Amino acid sequence: MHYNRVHLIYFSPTHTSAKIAYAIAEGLDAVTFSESDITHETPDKIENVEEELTIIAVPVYGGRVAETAIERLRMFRSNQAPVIPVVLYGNRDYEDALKELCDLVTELGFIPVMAGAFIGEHSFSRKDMPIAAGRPDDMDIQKAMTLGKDVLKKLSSLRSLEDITPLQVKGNFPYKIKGASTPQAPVTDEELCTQCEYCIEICPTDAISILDTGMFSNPERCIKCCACVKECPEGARTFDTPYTAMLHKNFSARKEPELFI
Ligand SMILES: Cc1cc2nc3c(=O)[nH]c(=O)nc-3n(C[C@H](O)[C@H](O)[C@H](O)COP(=O)(O)O)c2cc1C
Repeated sequence: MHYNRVHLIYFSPTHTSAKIAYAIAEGLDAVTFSESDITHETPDKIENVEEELTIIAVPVYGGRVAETAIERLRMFRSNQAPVIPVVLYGNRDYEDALKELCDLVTELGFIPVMAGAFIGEHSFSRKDMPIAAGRPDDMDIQKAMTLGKDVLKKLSSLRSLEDITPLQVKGNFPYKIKGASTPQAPVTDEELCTQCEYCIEICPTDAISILDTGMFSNPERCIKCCACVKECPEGARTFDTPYTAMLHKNFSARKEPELFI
C-alpha cells in the first residue's frame, strides 16, 4: 500500500508534539501534506480524513491525553485512514495516554499502524529547575524520522489495511482516574509586562484577558500548558507550582522514546 498524501493533526501549546509530528512526516517522504493545528481552536464542523496517512500528536497531562485535545480530536472522522498516534510527555511517565489516544482514534474510524511516546520539555520546566529541557533533541527527531520510514515499510508490505494486526501499546483500561484540577494559572509581573497581548494570542483556551489592573488569567479556563510563560517576549509570566521542584528532583534522568510497531 502506498499513500501520497500525509495529514498532520496536532494539539501542541509548547510545540513539542508538533515538532515530532513534522519529523515523522519527513520520514514518510510524502508528495503532499496538509495539517490541522487544533491548538487554538476546535474545528467548527466535523472533518473527514480519507485516503490520507495521518499523524496525530498530542501532549500527556496527568498520565492521560490532554482533555482539550480529546475534545478537539472528537471533531474528526475517518473511513479507515491509517494513523500514527503519538504522545509527548515531560520525562515523568505517559501512563495510559497512548492507549487512550489509540482507542479514541480507532473509535473515530482510523486504523493505528504504529505508535510512539516521545519526550518533550516539561511544561513546568524552568531555567533553574530544568525537566527534559531542549527535548525533543536531535536524537529524538532522528528517531521520529525513522518511525516514519518504518511505517512506510510496513504499509508497503501490506496488500490491504485489513491485514494489520491490532496495535498493542503500553497502558491500561480503565484509564487512570484524573486528579482534581487545582484552579491556578500563571501570573504576570506588571512591571515587566508591556501589554503586547501575545499571551492572549497564543493561549489555547482563551483564558487570558486585559483588565484595568493588568493581565488576568482565568484559572477556571487555564489548562496550565505554560505556553504564555515560555513565550512571553518580556519574561513577565511565571507559573509557580511545587511540581516543578518535585519533577526536577525525581525525573531528570533521560528517558528515551518508545515505539510500538
Ligand atoms: C497540566 C499538565 C500535566 C502534565 N502531566 C504530565 C504527565 O503526567 N507526565 C509527563 O511526563 N509530563 C506531563 N506534562 C508535560 C507535558 O506532557 C510535556 O511538556 C509535553 O511535551 C507538552 O507538549 P506540547 O509541547 O506539545 O504542548 C504535563 C503538562 C501539563 C501542562
